[in-house]
Amino acid sequence: MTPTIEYDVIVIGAGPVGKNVADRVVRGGLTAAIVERELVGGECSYWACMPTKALLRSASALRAARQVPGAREAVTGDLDVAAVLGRRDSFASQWKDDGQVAWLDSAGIALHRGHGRIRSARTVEVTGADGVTTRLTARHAVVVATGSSALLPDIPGLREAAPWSSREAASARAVPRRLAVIGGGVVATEMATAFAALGSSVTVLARDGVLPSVEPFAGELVTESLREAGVSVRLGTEAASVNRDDSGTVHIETADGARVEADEVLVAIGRTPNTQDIGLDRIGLAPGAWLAVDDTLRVVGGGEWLYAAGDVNRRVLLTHQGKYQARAVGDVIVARAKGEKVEDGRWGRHAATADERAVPQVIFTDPEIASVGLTAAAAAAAGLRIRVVDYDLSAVAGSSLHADGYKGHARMVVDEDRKVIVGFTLAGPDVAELIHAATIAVVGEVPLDRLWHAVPAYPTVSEVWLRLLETYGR
Ligand SMILES: Cc1cc2nc3c(=O)[nH]c(=O)nc-3n(C[C@H](O)[C@H](O)[C@H](O)COP(=O)(O)OP(=O)(O)OC[C@H]3O[C@@H](n4cnc5c(N)ncnc54)[C@H](O)[C@@H]3O)c2cc1C
Ligand SMILES: NC(=O)c1ccc[n+]([C@@H]2O[C@H](COP(=O)([O-])OP(=O)(O)OC[C@H]3O[C@@H](n4cnc5c(N)ncnc54)[C@H](O)[C@@H]3O)[C@@H](O)[C@H]2O)c1
Repeated sequence: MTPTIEYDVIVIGAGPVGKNVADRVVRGGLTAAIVERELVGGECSYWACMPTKALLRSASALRAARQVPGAREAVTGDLDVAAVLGRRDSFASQWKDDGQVAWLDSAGIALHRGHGRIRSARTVEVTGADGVTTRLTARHAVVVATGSSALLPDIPGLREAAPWSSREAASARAVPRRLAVIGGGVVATEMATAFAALGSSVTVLARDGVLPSVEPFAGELVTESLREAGVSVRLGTEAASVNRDDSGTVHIETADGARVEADEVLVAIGRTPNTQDIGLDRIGLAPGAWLAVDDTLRVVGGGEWLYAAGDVNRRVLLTHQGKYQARAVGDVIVARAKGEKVEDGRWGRHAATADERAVPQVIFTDPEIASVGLTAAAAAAAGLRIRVVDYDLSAVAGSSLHADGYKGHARMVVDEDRKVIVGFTLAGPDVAELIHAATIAVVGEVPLDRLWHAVPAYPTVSEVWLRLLETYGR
């Protein structure tokens, strides 16, 4: 007979989102268990955000130094690849989760290692590496936070060619001489930027263009800079077949008949939810599907005890936004358990309202792309009456001081009916740290009239705010 352990809340998946859900419910006075089949910390800590940003950062620092006379002369060598990989290893905690396990412990969250599957309402079975099964029951809620995995397209020969996914790219032990990248999205452009800087000869097959989901000028600037860095960017091209020969060389034939040779091929065409084998069939939901949720993150058609947060619900596939959902879902579970008022109205404490139209993202390419809210195209498609205001970022005093030859662009999308900003995009060196001001303006729905009183300091890159307002007119 399998023993049963009872908790108030069971969370499946100890990625950034699951950990934050568990923390929130424990802080709210409930008990929580978290189930993890791999490493506590999830994709973000070991194979996504942290290691990829560590791979990119050294080259970015070097580029910055080379753009400023005086500092440029002090740069006497190239990137130290071994040191970059070593720093990446430390940011991935050497792929060990002791630190994060200790944190769970200090937060009072029980960890059950193994594969979690929902068995019936409020019941989760955990199968450990030794095959032993533990049964957990939840008094109040089960939260699915199992994340997502790389999607592999059905291209003849691709699977047999042992392609890299983002995992292998993020944790690479060596830099391939030639790297082919299938895809033109965020992973593809960040990894093309990183590996080109580390010395690979990179070819990008961007079927749908480069960064098609951000403002077009951003994709164009990234394409231009990748090409300047020696990357072959092939727009509108897709791989038709792939073959790895006995010597290890990968041969890709594209749909338009061209051939690409590489030592590794990275597939970066999006994600698939980790819901194939989590027992959804036992509760009448489709295995392998993204979990649709309401604004309090409760699974549609899943019973009042089932929630899903983070990548797995497909609302926004970003760590910070998943953690935002985690705070909302953790708090709403506590509120419902204690019979307290649920604040699920727009911008309420228990609703993940920002997911709709106020999501910030930084893409760590060269130049960096930092955005929040809607692009001009998305705002127009949503039926908003908009005005688009553009400004050349290099024309701001702070930019020219920041780096010689600073190249960049800024766009503000204004909802003309409400006179508030609904979208903001910056492309340029080191713009990552500038985006939060725009996020506050979008979330706060700050009227343009009031923004005139938010004076950017001189001489900073932030002066672009003033220039955009002047261009808009008072
Ligand atoms: C290459 C790359 C770079 C990225 N860079 C950034 C970035 O810079 N900034 C950013 O905001 N986002 C970034 N992202 C996105 C970010 O990684 C995800 O949005 C984030 O990891 C989602 O967190 P999560 O907790 O929902 O899922 P995950 O991090 O995927 O965690 C899910 C956890 O659940 C576990 N699990 C799954 N199924 C089970 C089961 N049945 N039983 C037990 N455990 C299970 C998994 O082992 C995993 O630990 C990047 C993604 C990629 C691929
Ligand atoms: N800095 C960051 O915030 C960061 C970094 C990396 C990843 N991420 C997140 O991780 C997620 C996954 O990233 P991703 O780059 O895999 O996905 P993505 O959705 O950003 O890009 C995938 C690209 O592949 C293209 N594509 C789709 N199917 C294809 C096919 N069969 N052949 C060729 N191209 C195809 C799409 O048009 C799209 O441009 C994203 O949602 C992203 O937000 C974030």
